[in-house]
Amino acid sequence: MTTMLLQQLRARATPLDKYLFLRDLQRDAEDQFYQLLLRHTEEILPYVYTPTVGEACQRYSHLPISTRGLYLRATEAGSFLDKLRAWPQQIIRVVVVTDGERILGLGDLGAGGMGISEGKILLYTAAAGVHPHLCMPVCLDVGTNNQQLLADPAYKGLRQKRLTGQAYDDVVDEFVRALQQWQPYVLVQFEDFANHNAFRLLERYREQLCCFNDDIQGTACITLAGLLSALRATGTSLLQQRFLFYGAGEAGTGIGELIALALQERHGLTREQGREHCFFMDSQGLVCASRNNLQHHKLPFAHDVPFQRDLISAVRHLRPTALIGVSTIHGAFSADVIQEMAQLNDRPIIFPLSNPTSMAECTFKEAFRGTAGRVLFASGSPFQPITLRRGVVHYPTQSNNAYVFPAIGHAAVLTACSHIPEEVFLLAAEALAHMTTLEELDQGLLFPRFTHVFDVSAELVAVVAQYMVQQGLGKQPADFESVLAAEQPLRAGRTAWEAYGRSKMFYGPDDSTSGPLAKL
Ligand SMILES: O=C([O-])CC(=O)C(=O)O
Ligand SMILES: [Mg+2]
Repeated sequence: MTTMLLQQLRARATPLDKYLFLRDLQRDAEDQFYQLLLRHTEEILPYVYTPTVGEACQRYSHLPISTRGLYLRATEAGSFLDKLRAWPQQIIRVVVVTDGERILGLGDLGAGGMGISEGKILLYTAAAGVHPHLCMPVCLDVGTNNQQLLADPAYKGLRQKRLTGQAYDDVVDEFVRALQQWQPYVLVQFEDFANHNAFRLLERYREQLCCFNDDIQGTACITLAGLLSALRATGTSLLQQRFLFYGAGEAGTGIGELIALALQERHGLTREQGREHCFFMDSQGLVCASRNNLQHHKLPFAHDVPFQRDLISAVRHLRPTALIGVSTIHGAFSADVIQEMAQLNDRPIIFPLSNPTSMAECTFKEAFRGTAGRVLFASGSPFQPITLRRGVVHYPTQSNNAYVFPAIGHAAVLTACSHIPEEVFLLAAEALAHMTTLEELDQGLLFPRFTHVFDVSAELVAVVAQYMVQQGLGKQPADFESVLAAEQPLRAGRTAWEAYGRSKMFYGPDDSTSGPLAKL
């Protein structure tokens, strides 16, 4: 059956056609959809997730689809609890929520942001085996500042400017309180909020709610994992690195903070000394002590170094070992920047992380050619491998938070943990970095292939769940042994589909579902 479906999928002309085909399948034959997704994750993911999901969000109101998630609209404030209670499933363990203001690198897509919640939530099942009926995509519709959408007669969201200030905070707060009242235990993943809200909301809720921000913490985790993996290839330590970030938003400073934590916890530096290994450029130039009016989240990284206006002078002056792109500026890593990195380093680390593909700071080919194949490369969106004349294949690494957030979320759910401390992201990054085989590193891969994500997740779930229990943050699940048993050597030969069936035993009787998926 899956072979036939795969053929039908491949016959669809464009990525968006494939996206629509898969959505229809999910609606009409849910179990077949998940079977396909779990058996062919690597092939299917780019159509249900990044990069195609970006286009889907942009055109959301024009697509022939009905939403799979729950909209909570600012005009319905006061009735969020009723709306949640009316949801068809009454046990929910994972919520992905966005307000649509910064969808990937595409900006404010208003109510179209629902597409990102719907896409991300699939990963909990595809990558970590959480039952789909326990997962809920949510979009807070607080208006949009996107003029094109406001002027579009087909736009399905609220036709008003975005709420700001207290009115905005009240909507988010009502959502969080209503959710907590409705569900005794739930994990909340904040996704694609704009910088000005993302940091604030994380600060407000991180200790009172089991939650994380995927763009700050998930991206930091996967990037640190990629860096630690790259250091296995260079044979150098974190202490010897200088990181230059192009872009100083939530992804960039999130990564910087996690690197600083790693240097503190593992190398004995203070947090401040750790941050001194990280330099940031924003739209005005190098973030440094002489700059005025820096945003709050950039201040810890405003070091006492001379200001540099552009990237190439910053590279020449700071001599980074790693260049990390989080700017959503296509082509920002120009040929001269890449060449400079190649001159400075035997194995330059170049990570153009911006999503979707059209926003990447450089392509894999550009980085590979510009460094004569010496680059250690990872990007947020997928690129094609390069085959050299001798038939040797070099693979680009996709450093997408999808490797880690489903497992961390799953561990949080399993242990019903009270909140998710920063150390969890460090632990998960270290564990993932060590799962890459030497053979994979040789081929350019900094992580195991995405085909193995289910095995990767099983190990990460075990590592994180164990930590939660040891720290007294969560309770030991009744069948904890089976969770730990999942921490087996990689590639034990079981398919993700079999593992998915197995993973259902992670849940107690309360969470067993009926309907077509129960038999899986
Ligand atoms: O969705 C992705 O592929 C990664 C991500 O969180 C973002 O770019 O905002
Ligand atoms: Mg995101």
